[in-house]
Amino acid sequence: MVTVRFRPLSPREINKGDEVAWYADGDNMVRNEYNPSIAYAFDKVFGPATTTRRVYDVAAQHVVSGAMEGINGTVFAYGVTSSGKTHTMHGEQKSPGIIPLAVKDVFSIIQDVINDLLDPTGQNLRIREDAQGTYVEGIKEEVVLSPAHALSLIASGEV
Ligand SMILES: Nc1ncnc2c1ncn2[C@@H]1O[C@H](COP(=O)(O)OP(=O)(O)OP(=O)(O)O)[C@@H](O)[C@H]1O
Repeated sequence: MVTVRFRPLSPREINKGDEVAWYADGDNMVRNEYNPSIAYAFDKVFGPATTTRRVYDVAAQHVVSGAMEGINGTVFAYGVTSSGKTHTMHGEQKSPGIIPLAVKDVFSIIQDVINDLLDPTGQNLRIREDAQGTYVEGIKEEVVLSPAHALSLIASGEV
């Protein structure tokens, strides 16, 4: 997914009389102010009023949740100097960037309570790691012998 984020003109740029040369035309287009026939399409274009939270939700959250399910992913910012890469990725206390938002998200996923659906006494189980890999401590495991057996176990877990 390739997105574009416009930042607002800074007070210094406004004082200098700088003008906006490219603008967000709808959700997917970047258009030239001086020659409107020049336009480029992207998966998503964020205008200057967009919050970093919104950029995260649209452009990064699915990469983070995918990573938690084992799908490799990368989020990176690319742009000229002062275009807003640090503001977007790192942010500040009052407007945290994609990196702190992702870290928080990962921990909120990890801190979900795990209850064993096959054994009602298995509540709030812990995720552990050993040389064999990651496992849930104390979880009930069943060997399935047929598709019907697997489906009946899934059904019993849904009760
Ligand atoms: N969306 C935004 N809203 C308000 N201010 C912004 C926004 N994006 C960037 N800024 C401000 O614009 C200035 C430049 O942004 P930033 O430092 O993030 O750019 P950069 O791409 O990381 O630059 P460099 O490549 O030089 O490190 C900063 O003062 C930043 O706070």
